[in-house]
Amino acid sequence: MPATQALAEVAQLTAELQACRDLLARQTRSLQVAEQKVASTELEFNRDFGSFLDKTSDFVYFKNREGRMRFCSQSMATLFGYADWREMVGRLDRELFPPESSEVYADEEAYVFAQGQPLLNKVNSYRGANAQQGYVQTSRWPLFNAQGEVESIFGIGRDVTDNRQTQAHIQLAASVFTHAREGIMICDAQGSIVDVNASFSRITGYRREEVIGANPRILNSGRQDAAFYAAMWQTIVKAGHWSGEIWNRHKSGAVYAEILTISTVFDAEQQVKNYVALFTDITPMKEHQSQLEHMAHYDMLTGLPNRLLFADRLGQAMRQSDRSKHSLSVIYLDLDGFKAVNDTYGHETGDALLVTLAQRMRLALREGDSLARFGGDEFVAVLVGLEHAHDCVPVLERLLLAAAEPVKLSFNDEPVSLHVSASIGATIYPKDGADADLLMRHADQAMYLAKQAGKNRYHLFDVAHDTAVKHQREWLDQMRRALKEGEFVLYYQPKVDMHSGLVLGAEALIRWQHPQRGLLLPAEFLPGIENHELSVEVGEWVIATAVAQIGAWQAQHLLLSVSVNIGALQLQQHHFVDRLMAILERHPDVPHRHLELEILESSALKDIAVVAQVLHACHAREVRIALDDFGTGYSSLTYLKHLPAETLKIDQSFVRDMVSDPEDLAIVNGVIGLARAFGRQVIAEGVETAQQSALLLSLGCHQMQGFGIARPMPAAHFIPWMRQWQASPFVHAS
Ligand SMILES: Nc1nc2c(ncn2[C@@H]2O[C@H](COP(=O)(O)OP(=O)(O)OP(=O)(O)O)[C@@H](O)[C@H]2O)c(=O)[nH]1
Repeated sequence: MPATQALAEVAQLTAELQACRDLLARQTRSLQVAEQKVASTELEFNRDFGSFLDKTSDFVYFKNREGRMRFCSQSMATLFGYADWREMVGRLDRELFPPESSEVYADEEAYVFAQGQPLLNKVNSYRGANAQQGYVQTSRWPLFNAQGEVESIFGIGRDVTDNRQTQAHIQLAASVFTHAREGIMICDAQGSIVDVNASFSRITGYRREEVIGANPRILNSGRQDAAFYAAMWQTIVKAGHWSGEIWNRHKSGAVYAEILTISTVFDAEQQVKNYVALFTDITPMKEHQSQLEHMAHYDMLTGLPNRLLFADRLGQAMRQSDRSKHSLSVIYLDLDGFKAVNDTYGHETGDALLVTLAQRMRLALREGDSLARFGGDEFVAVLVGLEHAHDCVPVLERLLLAAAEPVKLSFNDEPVSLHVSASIGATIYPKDGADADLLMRHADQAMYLAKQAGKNRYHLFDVAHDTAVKHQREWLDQMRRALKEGEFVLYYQPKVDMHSGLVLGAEALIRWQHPQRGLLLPAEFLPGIENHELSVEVGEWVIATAVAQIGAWQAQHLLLSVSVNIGALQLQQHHFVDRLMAILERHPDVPHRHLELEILESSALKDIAVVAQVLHACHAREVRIALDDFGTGYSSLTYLKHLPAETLKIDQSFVRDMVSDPEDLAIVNGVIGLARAFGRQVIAEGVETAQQSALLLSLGCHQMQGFGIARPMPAAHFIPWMRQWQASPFVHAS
């Protein structure tokens, strides 16, 4: 080989060697660069991974085959109370977490190791180092070695406590929506239905699919007018909600009542998002309410209106009568002999009778009239539109017939024919200008009179009579008050012996010092209480006052006897003598004989046996008796013989006319003769003239009393009068 060729080859080899060297150098450099890159990448990775573990809020961890912690995020370490996650490295779950958690984690991780499969999105509860509870959602993956074996495990978990709570709330809301007994309807801002719950379907009859997208007006019953809905929407717009009662229509067409609340739901921009309607079917409540109302207004047995409803109807009828100028009649009806039906056939039969009669009586009325039951066997009715008061009479007669007609019922499976009748009282408005209550009471009073008059009849309330009775009642009240207030006074009219001029005593006569009407004489007020127990009280007051006066005069050395008038009713009182004695006992200084009881001859004759007994008892206690108005009562001589009266008082009617009327003179003469024959004293009352006095003296009657001698006077005037009389007796008073 030529040298040049060899040289050329060497040169080429050298060049190639150099090129190789360069390449090697370059490759070494790039390898170095690559190595440096790897080292710096690893460094970066370590730094970034460490930083990631420090920063991430997720729970990231790696565990080796034994389940020991290799790495984990700081967030996880913090949750379980480790200041640095590196403290956890190399430790098992059971050394790191509460037992209830570690067991679950171990189970789940065992699965990943065994299956070599990831386990995704498992949610477990946890209890942190500060005892805080929560939920974590974890996914775990297996990591394999070169031999394809699971070498370690990698997990990422996230705290889902907040999500869980939100979800729980959503579930709760959904469950409320589903299970609420109230119907719920959700509409969009345009008013179309977007959802309804099951109760909506139950109440309205519409399935969910039928109403989604529809307008709620499909439920309108037509019972509320457009104005109602307009007002409702106005409130919803203004206040954001509305609630009230409303009638809606069921799919079947039936109308039902509901309590409805509509609320507006706004979005974050305060725009209307939804309307939510919540409603309860209150139809059963309404039905119950109307049942209660029925019970409150109607009689259960007969179905007739009861007292409450009748009062209402009567009020209306009265107002109508005022407008129409027609009369109306209030009728009170009580069955006669009803108790006997109950007693004989039992309550049930009595009830059946009441029901039948109620129907019949209702038929006996005219249209517009009302019949009600007040309970028991009492019914009331109002008859309206009467032109004349007597227009009610045919109806009353029809009612009587309706009640009196026999009622055929069965009792113990046997047919029975029951027979009762009715007593009816009626009053006519406005002739009887009372209010509703009083009209009923007047009709009741009239019914009572119909009963008293023999039953099976009607009685019309007598307004005039009632007014008189009312006046008498008022009068009695006034007199009672007068007695209490001490408005009664006694005046004393002297009784004198016209022969000797001696003043024998006085008759006590009652006066009423009326606060408005002045001094009233007994004739003006006593008749109003005649036969009333108040007359007994007044009579006792008279006795007590007179006895006190005798005592007062006696204290002034004036021994006068005082007579008091005793009414028939007082005399018949069981305890008359006891009470008289009680009064006298209060004045032990007053001798009983200074008190004289003037008994009207007529009242002495009323119940002669009793009166005689009383008078004897008084006589036995030295109280003296005079028979007043003697000659007017046709007493038989036998009676006179048996009555222990010391004195006969000739009635002033005979005295007044005896001068001119021979018959009166004969009577006066007769009484004087009788007195003499029976050994009684005699006194003439009503002596007004000297002529009468002279005539009486000539007939042998010395004791006299009358205006001719002195008028009745207050007690305080008596002594001055006596002084004057004794100075010049027989000078007649005016
Ligand atoms: N069957 C029945 N009886 C009742 C009812 N309410 C009250 N009674 C009875 O009805 C009777 C009414 O009494 P009265 O009016 O005194 O009986 P009467 O026999 O008609 O007497 P007079 O009215 O004086 O004729 C009493 O026995 C009550 O117990 C009821 O709802 N059903």
